[in-house]
Amino acid sequence: MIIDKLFKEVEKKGNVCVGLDSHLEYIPDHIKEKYQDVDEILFQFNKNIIDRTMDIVPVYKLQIAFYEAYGIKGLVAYKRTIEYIRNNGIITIGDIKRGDIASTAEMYAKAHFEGDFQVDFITLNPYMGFDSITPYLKYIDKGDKGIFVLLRTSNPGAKDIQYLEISSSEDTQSKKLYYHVGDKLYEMGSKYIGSCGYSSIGAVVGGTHRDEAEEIRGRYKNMFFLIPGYGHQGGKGEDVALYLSDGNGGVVNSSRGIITAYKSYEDGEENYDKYARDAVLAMKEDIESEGRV
Ligand SMILES: O=C(O)c1cc(=O)[nH]c(=O)n1[C@@H]1O[C@H](COP(=O)(O)O)[C@@H](O)[C@H]1O
Repeated sequence: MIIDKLFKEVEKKGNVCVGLDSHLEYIPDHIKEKYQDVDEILFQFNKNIIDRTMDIVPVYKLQIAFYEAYGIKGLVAYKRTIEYIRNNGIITIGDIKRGDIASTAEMYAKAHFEGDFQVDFITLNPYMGFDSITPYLKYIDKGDKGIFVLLRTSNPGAKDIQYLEISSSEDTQSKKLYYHVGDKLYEMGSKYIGSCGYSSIGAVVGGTHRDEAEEIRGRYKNMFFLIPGYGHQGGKGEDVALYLSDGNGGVVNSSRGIITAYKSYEDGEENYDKYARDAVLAMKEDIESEGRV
């Protein structure tokens, strides 16, 4: 199962998920001068970072908006980057955050689990209802695909909806909306638990809010977490480590914190890939220094 592969990669390489959110503004001038086409610029920027970090990175996440924003050529860069990562035997997350009625979701599943944009995991937004998730299950069933579903996100607006206290006919007491979502996903995920003890249905929990971290980790023992919010959004090693279990059970994403790390150095532009590697190593150390919680 794909979750077993992710678990083993984390065991070998640590928890850092590099976010290739490659905005043209983040790309050094020498690359933009060397290549004419935006697909080549984005791909070469990504490739150099991947080549420099793949021995210490278990998974890369591409937020598709950063590629869609550049039209067809942007999507060519998306496709080439995910193919390059997968051809190197490394896991990819397509951060697409989809959520729609079942017939449309079937096409999203086909678009991102097959063909040009095929990745190993995708992110989904469950707030349209659980029938928007079921069309992906047939791919998870086959074993080589997984999903990360938004549970409690990293942005300040997470509180607007996800934290609302709700009561449903199934509950005796009220609970936060994100726990209602989490409980349903946990139940759905129990069919897809790998030999590592985690399910291929994982959840996204923002590393920026730590108050509920222990409760979330304890409540969903078999759930693997994608934890964004480290670095630029303020999340620290001590926050995100609370979502891990014995050093595994989650990957921590940083995008700008890694791919724009070079901007703090005078010789950064020429050595942006080296500074990306240094940022991964520093992040790994920051998380691991919290001990195996
Ligand atoms: O699903 C996500 O990856 C995600 C969920 C969330 O709650 N917060 C969040 O920031 N993200 C994504 O994680 C990345 C964070 O980027 P940086 O803030 O630059 O590290 C972006 O690609 C976001 O779209």
